[in-house]
Amino acid sequence: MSADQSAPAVVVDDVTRVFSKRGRRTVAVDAVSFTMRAGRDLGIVGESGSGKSTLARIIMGLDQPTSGRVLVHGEDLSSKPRSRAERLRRAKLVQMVYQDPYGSLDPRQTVRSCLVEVLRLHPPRGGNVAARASELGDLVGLTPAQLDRSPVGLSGGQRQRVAIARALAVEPRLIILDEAVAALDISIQAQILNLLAELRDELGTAYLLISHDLAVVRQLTDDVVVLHHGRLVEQGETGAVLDEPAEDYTRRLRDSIPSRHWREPGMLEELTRVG
Ligand SMILES: Nc1ncnc2c1ncn2[C@@H]1O[C@H](COP(=O)(O)OP(=O)(O)OP(=O)(O)O)[C@@H](O)[C@H]1O
Repeated sequence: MSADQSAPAVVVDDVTRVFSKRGRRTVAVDAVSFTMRAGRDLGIVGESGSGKSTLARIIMGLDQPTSGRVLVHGEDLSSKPRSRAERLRRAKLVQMVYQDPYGSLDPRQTVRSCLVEVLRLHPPRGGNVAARASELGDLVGLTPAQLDRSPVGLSGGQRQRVAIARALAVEPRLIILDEAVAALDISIQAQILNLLAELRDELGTAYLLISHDLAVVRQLTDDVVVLHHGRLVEQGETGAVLDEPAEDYTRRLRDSIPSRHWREPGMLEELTRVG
């Protein structure tokens, strides 16, 4: 089945994920349903253990729901891809950027060769892999010298730029950002958030942002889904949900934002300048 251009970006339909370990049963995601509309960025928020990462892994096709199903651009990714071609095609639907890209970056490889490897699997338009690798570096603000280093020689923020460039190399329709800026200093967080917003405007890639930080979610998303103990407790437009939460849980979550000052207009720009 090919991706349906008019389908919503993501449909999560009555998804439950139960983990059973040594007689202990955890319902990580509990009958969750929502739709991420095409052309809108979505945040999934909730405190630690609310099921955000489990849901992200299910949407990515890295984990299977116990019941229910997920469609990404009209495709069910829960079954194993049957061929290399299918795996490559699915990669173009959705990519993921994690909190700490360290584990997923090979320290024996330069950043450039990592990008070239991805581009060989997903040839860019025009076919010039080397030129596109340089272009991607440029796009995410890495210098040519940084591209020729191992990720070990880069800072946390620079490594996150590499992870973003690698995801973009595939030209996916959707990027899942799982706490992608959480480990970074606040000024570097601001730079990466600004970069993500710029790239979205330039390339049209949609983001599904997993975060416990509502200020980050406010910055980057149009709509939000609030999870509590694996259940969906509230959803709607991000601004409306955060300004006028219908649920006490969302209000408590909002009021515990550590970086409250980010809400003030101009604060991000100021942080970026300082950083
Ligand atoms: N592989 C697993 N085996 C057993 N339990 C798991 C597994 N993965 C997650 N869980 C449990 O499922 C629940 C939801 O975890 P999940 O990581 O999805 O939450 P989260 O909202 O992403 O949390 P955090 O913000 O801390 O990453 C937790 O109680 C967690 O302990």
